[in-house]
Amino acid sequence: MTRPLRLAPSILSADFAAIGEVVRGLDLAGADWIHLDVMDGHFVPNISFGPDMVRAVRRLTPKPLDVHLMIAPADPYLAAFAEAGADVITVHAEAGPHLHRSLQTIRALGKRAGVAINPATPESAVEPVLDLVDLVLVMSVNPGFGGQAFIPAVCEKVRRIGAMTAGRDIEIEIDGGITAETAPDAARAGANVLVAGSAALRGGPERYADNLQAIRQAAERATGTWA
Ligand SMILES: O=C(CO)[C@@H](O)[C@H](O)COP(=O)(O)O
Repeated sequence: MTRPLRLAPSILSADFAAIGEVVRGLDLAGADWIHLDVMDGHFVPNISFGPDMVRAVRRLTPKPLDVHLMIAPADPYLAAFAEAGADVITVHAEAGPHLHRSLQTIRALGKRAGVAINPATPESAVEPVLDLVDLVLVMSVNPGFGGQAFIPAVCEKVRRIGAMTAGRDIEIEIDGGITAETAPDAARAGANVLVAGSAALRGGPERYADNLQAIRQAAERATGTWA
């Protein structure tokens, strides 16, 4: 199944005092989705924001909101993120305690469900829940912070997930350290949703379109889809 290339810039490294300018700028610059990294200071060693930020961003763009929950447990908050306007809600396989139930709940809330795995987690962790997911998110850095270096070894895992999900309508997202230099390997491995934080926001709103275009073109050239 051919999956469209999607760029999902993360607002994690944005100036939150200027979130309107950032989100509208990313929208105009050609973002396919807006990626929101929710961190709890427990599952990951950093705290970012919660459903109120999702609600604020929802008012700023009609683009799909891709909400990545790095929180444990996630279940008590799924309804709040759905109500705030998330379109895709992704939970970590490592966050527990009941991954299957979390994914069922996201679908029951009428949202697209994603499962994420950390760099050290094997793809076998997602295999039992493939019937319940619309997206598998492969972390290419250890979660918690923007601006880290891409871990190339995860590309082999992306390839294996591509084989595991062949014929299914499941997007493969890669997140962490994505730049115009690393996007080619990620796309060649089979990731079709590229999350970029610092490389997308670098230089401010006047640079967003160039930043996104550089990542998109690098990925498209690598997969032979660039016209
Ligand atoms: O989930 C995370 C980090 O935990 C990511 O979404 C990063 O925030 C992406 O930022 P860059 O690595 O592209 O700077």
